Amino acid sequence: MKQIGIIGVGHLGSAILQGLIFSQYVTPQDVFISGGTSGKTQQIAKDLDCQFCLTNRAVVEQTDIIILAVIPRILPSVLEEIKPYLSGNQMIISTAASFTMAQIQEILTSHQAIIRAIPNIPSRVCQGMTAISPAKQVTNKQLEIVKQLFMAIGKIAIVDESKLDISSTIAGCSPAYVALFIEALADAGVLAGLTREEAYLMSKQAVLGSASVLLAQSMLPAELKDGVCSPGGTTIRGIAQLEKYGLRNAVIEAVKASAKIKA
Ligand SMILES: NC(=O)C1=CN([C@@H]2O[C@H](COP(=O)(O)OP(=O)(O)OC[C@H]3O[C@@H](n4cnc5c(N)ncnc54)[C@H](O)[C@@H]3O)[C@@H](O)[C@H]2O)C=CC1
Ligand SMILES: O=C(O)[C@@H]1CCC=N1
Repeated sequence: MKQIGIIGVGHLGSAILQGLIFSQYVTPQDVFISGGTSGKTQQIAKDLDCQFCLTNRAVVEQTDIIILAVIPRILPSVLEEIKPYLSGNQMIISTAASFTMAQIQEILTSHQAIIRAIPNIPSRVCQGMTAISPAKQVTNKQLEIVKQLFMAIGKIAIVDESKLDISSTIAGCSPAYVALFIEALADAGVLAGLTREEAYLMSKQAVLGSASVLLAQSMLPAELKDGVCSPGGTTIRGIAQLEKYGLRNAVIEAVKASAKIKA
């Protein structure tokens, strides 16, 4: 069993931590976490029975796989800080969006085993989606270990780094887009008289069920949409309004903005 370190236990770091423990991929005592000046990290370690480290150095000195889950602005200083304590066979996994492999390598210079992996928040309940892009120097054995780790908390896709920004938008940012949709759906239900509780149960379960049936039956979204739209029925009237108000284009523009696509 490998020792896993997580540096930065905020929204994403804590989701990865909980997912790894929930999936039983690791025993809590094999996970070492640090959180800068955040007072919450010690409490998280206590709640989940994993190892709290006062410093990032202490995480590096006790682990084989180090997951960096700090925001991109902080990442350079964290990389500089841990660099002197890294040994050659430790794996560094950066979850930072928009912080390139070249930028990481420029700081870590000779360190070889670097992987960029962009997971998402549903990793917390082992329903994550992680896009993974390894440095060229990463061995097949190391990549396999990283794949197994993220497969424990959801699905994975190995992509070229050139596709990582768009992958991190489609899977990493989209839970926020989906949450907005669920909230809007529930608002409409409340407007029509449902209680907030009823409206959230219905909208959350409908979104979960829709994605589940698409995945389980390899169904195209259009097939599901067509199947729901009874001839002359209620759904097609709603679809016409979604098209009128530009849902599809709004989503495309949102993705372009998140992924900084200029097209
Ligand atoms: N939030 C998300 O859904 C996703 C986030 N990411 C990436 O994950 C990274 C973290 O994002 P969030 O979790 O949203 O941010 P966050 O702000 O919730 O968490 C960052 C954590 O790092 C801690 N921290 C700050 N300075 C530190 C230091 N010097 N040493 C150790 N820990 C320190 C903070 O106390 C905080 O708990 C980012 O690079 C982001 O691009 C990637 C995919 C999805
Ligand atoms: O908002 C962000 O920058 C991060 C990266 C992907 C999801 N959240």
